[in-house]
Amino acid sequence: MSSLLQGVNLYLIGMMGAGKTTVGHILAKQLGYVFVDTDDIITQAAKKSISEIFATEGEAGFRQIESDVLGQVCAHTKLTVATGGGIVLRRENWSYLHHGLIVWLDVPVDLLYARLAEDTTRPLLQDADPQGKLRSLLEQRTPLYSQADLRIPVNAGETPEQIADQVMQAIPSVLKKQVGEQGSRGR
Ligand SMILES: Nc1ncnc2c1ncn2[C@@H]1O[C@H](COP(=O)(O)OP(=O)(O)O)[C@@H](O)[C@H]1O
Ligand SMILES: O=C(O)C1=C[C@@H](OP(=O)(O)O)[C@@H](O)[C@H](O)C1
Ligand SMILES: [Mg+2]
Repeated sequence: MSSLLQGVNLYLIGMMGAGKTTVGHILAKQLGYVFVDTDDIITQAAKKSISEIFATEGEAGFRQIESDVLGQVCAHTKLTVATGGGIVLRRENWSYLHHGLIVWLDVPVDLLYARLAEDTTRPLLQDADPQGKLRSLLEQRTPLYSQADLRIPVNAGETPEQIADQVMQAIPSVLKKQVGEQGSRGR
């Protein structure tokens, strides 16, 4: 399976709690790729948690570091990259993401909320109405997430392994589509 993507990076996008980090680890193993998480690279480089970066530099400061990290990451090959949920917000990030195959884990708000209700590590959810916040973020971001090469709808009860299997099974269809598009552009 390691030749499936021929070294092209796999980028996982989607909302907080979608399972990008969890499913990304499994996909990396299956693809024979190295796993990286942009949030982890950011916290290691800054020596601060995501919440501390938001508190000291604001969301704009965090987004700048996130773009810098993504720019560095995309220079490498054979990576499975779990991104932060807001990576889709900056136009420049798309030029980096499009170096690879982009997979959107599309998870309904009630499921995201069930997973993150007790979580204190996502500063954007430290809100009086976290469920409403998730809903409005998803609404704003859906047109952006929709630009992924592949959308994987996730339902309650599906395990990370099952979701990873769905991604692996769907990859050949999108690779075929890209080859077809190149063919039609050449005509
Ligand atoms: N398929 C799944 N079923 C149940 N819980 C999950 C699943 N995928 C992820 N989780 C849990 O949801 C939370 C958020 O997952 P995470 O991988 O950190 O998401 P993301 O990186 O997209 O924010 C974690 O507690 C994780 O264990
Ligand atoms: O959706 C967002 O804007 C964010 C998602 C988080 O990552 P996860 O998607 O891995 O939770 C993290 O980057 C930060 O808290 C902002
Ligand atoms: Mg994550």
